[in-house]
Amino acid sequence: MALTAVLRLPARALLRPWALLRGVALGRTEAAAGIRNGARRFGSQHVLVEPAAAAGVAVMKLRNPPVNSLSLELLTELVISLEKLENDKVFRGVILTSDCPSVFSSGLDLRELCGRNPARYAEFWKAVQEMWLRFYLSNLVLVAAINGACPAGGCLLSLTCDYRVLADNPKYLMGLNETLLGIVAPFWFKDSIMNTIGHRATEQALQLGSLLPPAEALQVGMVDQVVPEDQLLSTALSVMAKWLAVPDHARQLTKSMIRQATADRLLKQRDADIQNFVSFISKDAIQKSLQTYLEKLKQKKG
Ligand SMILES: CCCCCCCCCCCCC/C=C/C(=O)SCCNC(=O)CCNC(=O)[C@H](O)C(C)(C)COP(=O)(O)OP(=O)(O)OC[C@H]1O[C@@H](n2cnc3c(N)ncnc32)[C@H](O)[C@@H]1OP(=O)(O)O
Repeated sequence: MALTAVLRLPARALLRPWALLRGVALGRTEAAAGIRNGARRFGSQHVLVEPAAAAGVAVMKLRNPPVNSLSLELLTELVISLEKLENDKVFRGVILTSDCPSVFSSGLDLRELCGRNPARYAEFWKAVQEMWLRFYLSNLVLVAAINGACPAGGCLLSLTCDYRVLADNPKYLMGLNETLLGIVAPFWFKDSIMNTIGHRATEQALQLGSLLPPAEALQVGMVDQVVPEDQLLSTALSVMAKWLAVPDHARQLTKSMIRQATADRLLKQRDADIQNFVSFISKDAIQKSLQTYLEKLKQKKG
């Protein structure tokens, strides 16, 4: 089934994504392995979800090699996977991490931002909004175990989580670097980081497009903990245990009380935000900037 067909499915189908994932994206081998092991494990092409050793906790791994760029497909699968976990009473918390070596996520897929038509830009941006809204407002406890570079949209995804643990590696830079690409982070990207690191630090980080190494990311509050790489998952599990010790209903209502107003700012103007994006990204000067950036990335190796 094509992705566009998945997106056109009625809401009730999306509320039962087990079937959807089985039918659409679950690899046969993985499905067989899941049944054979009796484990509540599922996967789609770009997202692998497996139960953690701790009860009630799932590990969600992004796997869109080489760098987990957030394509329309990956964004859609992330939302479906989260919704599936939310609808499964067994799970109370999710550890979000990467299956790609040394990159958590390289951010929005630049190929989605270049050379496409307005309808496709609109569809893509709606999926970016949806990912942010669903993850930001999730009832589950979300802990990001950041095991690689985390620029731009990758950083945004981690900022939707309740807690961020970053592996201590100088190559694992993190931040919203949009200005360095000649583009502007939308207001809800800005809100996400400002709610996390505060007003003054955001003024600097966002205007400069800073990509911070672990010690600086910790100092500014972009992450909550930096740990040796081999302790990343165990730390994320310890953090999760602490959060899950709190009664769900009280924690969920508190989370919603803190986050809903930020989400509402986007919810009230989703269509206008899509139109802004489409008109901004379609400008010749912006397209030129992005093409140049993408070329530089490709030439970096040579
Ligand atoms: C008045 C105000 C109006 C405001 C209106 C606002 C409207 C909205 C405006 C638009 C907002 C857009 C917001 C955008 C958010 C984003 O997320 S943009 C993406 C930004 N991402 C980056 O800058 C990261 C780029 N990548 C890297 O820095 C590195 O790749 C890495 C992640 C550090 C990994 O390095 P390394 O392991 O060395 O891998 P590479 O060799 O660099 O890459 C491997 C291949 O992957 C390709 N690639 C990398 N990143 C991306 C990507 N994001 N998208 C697509 N492809 C990517 C890279 O080119 C390599 O390709 P090949 O050479 O073909 O192998």
